[in-house]
Amino acid sequence: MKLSIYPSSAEASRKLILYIINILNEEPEKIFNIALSGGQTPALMFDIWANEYVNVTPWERMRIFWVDERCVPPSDSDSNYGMTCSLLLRLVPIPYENVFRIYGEMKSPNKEAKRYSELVEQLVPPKNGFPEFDIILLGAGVDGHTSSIFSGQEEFLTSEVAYVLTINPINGQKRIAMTGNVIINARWTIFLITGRAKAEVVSEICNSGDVSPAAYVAHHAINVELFVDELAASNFREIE
Ligand SMILES: O=C1O[C@H](COP(=O)(O)O)[C@@H](O)[C@H](O)[C@H]1O
Repeated sequence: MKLSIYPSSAEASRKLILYIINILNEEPEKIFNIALSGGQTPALMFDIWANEYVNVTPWERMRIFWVDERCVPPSDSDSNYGMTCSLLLRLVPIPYENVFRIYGEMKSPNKEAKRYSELVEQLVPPKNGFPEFDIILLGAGVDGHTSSIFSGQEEFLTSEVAYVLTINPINGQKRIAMTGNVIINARWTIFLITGRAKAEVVSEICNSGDVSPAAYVAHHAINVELFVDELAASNFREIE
């Protein structure tokens, strides 16, 4: 596990964008399968990407998937797709056919989890028995959840299917979530974690065992990197 600490969330975002662009440039013929997370943390990164790096990103070689989605329509402020679309995708020249969203508004989220699992299995080549994304961008909640796998839902970390229906235990919201075996199988599994509220989560990831889904993923992923800002790293530094 590699940890990189930056002075601010904007700097962590910029370094991560450049890191991803560099990965893409290393294989100039390749189409990259990239899964994005939602929530608040990547919003700044998406905004910066659309405004500062639009002309240096090979958009046509990116196929965009989602790590997780809340079961709401895209117009809802909770929609991970809606947020990504308004801050990034509608502002950059990514081909429409390269964007594969999870339909959070479907009446049967179970069926949608199955449909999306099958779609991903068709489009993303397998390795080790699971789809192998090139890049998976993750966040972590203050409670240590990642994707939409919360503490108490550890069975989804080792599920055999790519996506499952989960429930946010705090508010009962249904979610569709990429499962642990797929997350840890990516060529690059990258966490972006910023803000003081996440200091304990970062400390747990770096200094404890598999005490949360985020910690489990960070400890078991084939190739994992953490991009964090100084606030999120504050507890970790104290321990050092
Ligand atoms: O609910 C979610 O939470 C995590 C973390 O989100 P944040 O708002 O604390 O940054 C996120 O990674 C996930 O995609 C999202 O659905």
